[in-house]
Amino acid sequence: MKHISSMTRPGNQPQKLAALKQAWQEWNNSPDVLIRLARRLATTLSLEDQLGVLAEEMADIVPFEAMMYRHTIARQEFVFRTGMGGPHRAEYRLNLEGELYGYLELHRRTRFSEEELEAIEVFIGAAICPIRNACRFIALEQMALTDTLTGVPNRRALDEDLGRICHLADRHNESHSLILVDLDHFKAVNDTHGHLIGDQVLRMSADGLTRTLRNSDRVYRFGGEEFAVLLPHTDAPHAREAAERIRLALASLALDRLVGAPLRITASCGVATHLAGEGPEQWLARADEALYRAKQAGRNQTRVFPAIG
Ligand SMILES: Nc1nc2c(ncn2[C@@H]2O[C@H](COP(=O)(O)OP(=O)(O)OP(=O)(O)O)[C@@H](O)[C@H]2O)c(=O)[nH]1
Repeated sequence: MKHISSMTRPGNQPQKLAALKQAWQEWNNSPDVLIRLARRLATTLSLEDQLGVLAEEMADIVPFEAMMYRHTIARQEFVFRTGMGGPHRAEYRLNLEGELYGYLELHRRTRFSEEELEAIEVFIGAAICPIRNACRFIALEQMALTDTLTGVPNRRALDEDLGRICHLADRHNESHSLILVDLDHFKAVNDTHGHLIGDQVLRMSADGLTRTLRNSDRVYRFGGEEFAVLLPHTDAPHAREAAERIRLALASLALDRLVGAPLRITASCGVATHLAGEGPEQWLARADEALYRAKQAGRNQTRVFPAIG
């Protein structure tokens, strides 16, 4: 713990305590718009909530028809929009200490006056630090859910999504499918060509998987040389087709250039479609069982866990 005795200064403690209490009350009840804005922004790290607060407080002083914010955070597009646009626009690049924290636009039917433009800049100046913190928080969250080697979502992201999808599947009585994809004899790739080439193969496999699937499908690195694919609104026959496409895509990856010699990989796939009332662990276990059967049957093939029996 930090030693703070050097920070204690002599003085009238009761008066200081009373002043602090009063400052706290003033801070909490201040009619000053900037103090209120700072106080409200400090209560949340959600970028969406912060932009909502900024829009609300700003609209009170500089009315506008629409506010739009966009920023790419950890390779993902974040867009916030409130209201419908007008022909006049005030656009700002949100910069702090040389870093970009997004673009903010205000739209209105009538022109903004100079005073209004100055006021908008004051609001942005007051909000920029909390917005930076919220952007960093999103980036950190994103990092915690991303596999560093391949850049696809990791096992933690899969666990979160499986929980959500199980809930949705039961609520709306919909079909959702899961494929586990395991590269065959991957140890041999490492043993023959080295771990770094193995890493490259894993990266190219993740890219190949992602390119093969629809935008609504999601690829995860499940661990080691195993990937998982979540297919929303997909029944077992369509999931089997997707698994077969995945197998063909992986088998046709142009890996020769990595080693300057012929190099091909194959994969085994296990498919399971969510059953009513089933939790993430049971669903995963069934996909794993189907994968095990594909491996046992000789690899380079797909097995679907039967829905009945
Ligand atoms: N290069 C690299 N290799 C990894 C990584 N994670 C796991 N592996 C390797 O993946 C291999 C998995 O080996 P096994 O579990 O025996 O499986 P396999 O050789 O693919 O055989 P089957 O799955 O039975 O077809 C091991 O050699 C691990 O070292 C990684 O991040 N990078």
